[in-house]
Amino acid sequence: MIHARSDRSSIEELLEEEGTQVQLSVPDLTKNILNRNEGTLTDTGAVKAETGAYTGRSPNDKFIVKDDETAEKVDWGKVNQPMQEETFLHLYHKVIGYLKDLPERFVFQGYAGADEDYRLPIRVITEYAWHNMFARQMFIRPGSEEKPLHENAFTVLSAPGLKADPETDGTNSEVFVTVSFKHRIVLIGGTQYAGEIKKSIFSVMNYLLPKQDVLPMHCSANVNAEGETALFFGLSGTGKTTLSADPSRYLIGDDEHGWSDRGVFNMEGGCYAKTKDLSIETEPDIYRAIRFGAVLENVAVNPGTGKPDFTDTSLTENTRVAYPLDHIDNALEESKSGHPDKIIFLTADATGVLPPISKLTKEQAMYHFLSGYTSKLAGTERGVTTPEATFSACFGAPFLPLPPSVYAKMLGEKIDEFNTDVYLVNTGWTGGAYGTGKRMKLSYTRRMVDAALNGEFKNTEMYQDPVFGLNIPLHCDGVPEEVMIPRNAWEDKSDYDTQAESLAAKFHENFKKFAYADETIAAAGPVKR
Ligand SMILES: Nc1ncnc2c1ncn2[C@@H]1O[C@H](COP(=O)(O)OP(=O)(O)O)[C@@H](O)[C@H]1O
Ligand SMILES: C=C(OP(=O)(O)O)C(=O)O
Ligand SMILES: [Mn+2]
Repeated sequence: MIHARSDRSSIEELLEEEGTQVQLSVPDLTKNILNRNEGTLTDTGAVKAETGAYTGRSPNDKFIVKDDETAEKVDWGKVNQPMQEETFLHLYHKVIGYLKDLPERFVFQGYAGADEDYRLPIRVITEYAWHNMFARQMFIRPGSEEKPLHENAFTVLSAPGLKADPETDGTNSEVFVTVSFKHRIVLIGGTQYAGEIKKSIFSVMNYLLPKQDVLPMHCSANVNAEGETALFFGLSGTGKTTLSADPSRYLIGDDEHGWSDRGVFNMEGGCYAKTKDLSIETEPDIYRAIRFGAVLENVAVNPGTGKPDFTDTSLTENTRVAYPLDHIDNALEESKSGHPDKIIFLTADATGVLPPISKLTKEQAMYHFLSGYTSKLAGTERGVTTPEATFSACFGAPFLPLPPSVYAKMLGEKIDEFNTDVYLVNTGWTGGAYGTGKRMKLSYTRRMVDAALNGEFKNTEMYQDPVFGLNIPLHCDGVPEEVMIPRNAWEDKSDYDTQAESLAAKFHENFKKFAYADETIAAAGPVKR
């Protein structure tokens, strides 16, 4: 067996190989993308690339190497599939060989984690220049004077053109996304979906940060002028990116944060927004972020004019743009702030029965954090084409190597200590389930979130939902009253009752796996009958 030292040396060899381009600037990366025909320039100034067959994450192809370091810690199962170290090393050598044989390869060195005490040096070595631009814009770039630390960096090797053979390579398909904590390496092959690069480092952070007493979170974050911080947890498509880009608040980040005893910090240096139906009217900040330096992924572009068409989802529902935080006017430069005093759990309820906003008790907050009820929306994961009800613990199960209890315990302690208010917001369907109802209007959700963050519900009369036990404000300025109580928004009340009872039963069924949870937390779910 080859030990860590020689693995490192072959990465070093790769770096010294002719054709290795290190730390290219955005203009130089753009030139490479165009000259190498990896993508095109759009009329916005942003480049655009297509990923071919894989336009979302491949969760079934994700592995963690099971070794002395991870064996007892990782929550093994469908999300965290074990891989033997031998299999990993075999793949590793294949990837290194593949990248070495290419005429060129691209290297980005930077960080994950804006807080200097907790940041992880990372190095991303990519087959494609456009993936390097993605990494450069999404991770934290070293300052212009700063020589990036790459000693002991976690290295991502991205070789989409290398397809695995499950028979001989020990993978599930031609795609593999596999991490070894011992070797501090992520291998990506077979897929060009850029999201794998950022989400694999997020998984790494979710493993490493709790050891340093920092809670890693799948959430966006922003802060107002008074320094009051808000977090928005939610699975893909629930609105983290959209709702955190708010002209009246400073953006900290759109997807991944850590919460230490000093407060919250962004893990990233950029955002990765969905562009489906994007318009300047409904999402002005994101729209304006699409300019030179941004990377469009699988967005249809008119070949004559170079104009992106955000309504065209012929390549995928999961069309995306990546841009650095400074493309958002009111992004907070330091990327960190104090302890949050408001937390929003976002859920895209495809059954249309959860209230558009409700205030949670501490026990309900823990219950809903562990449950992580939402729908997988079309596109972000392979094979999902219509909303699929799912329970995703901590609103981020696909990215959590450790058992949910680890993260839940940390969140519970912090909510207690800082007396954080928690709201549950349904950005999904209303007036009926997916198919008959409609997606909640974004302008209503924005208004309700604003109201919650401004403390407008302090004296508002609340109605307790008889099925879910959730406390719903009866009034929110700017939102029609009939929207607030979901049952009132449904034409057929008995239909509503059936759906609500059926969802409540799913909550109970799912919660059985949290047998260890405190009785008061277990009792904070839907009313049992
Ligand atoms: N009521 C709503 N609240 C939030 N987003 C909504 C709503 N209705 C529609 N959307 C759309 O849903 C998508 C939410 O995606 P996004 O903000 O990227 O989620 P995430 O960052 O959590 O993956 C956006 O395309 C947004 O325009
Ligand atoms: C990029 C992703 O996350 P999100 O949709 O939350 O931005 C993803 O899940 O692949
Ligand atoms: Mn997002």
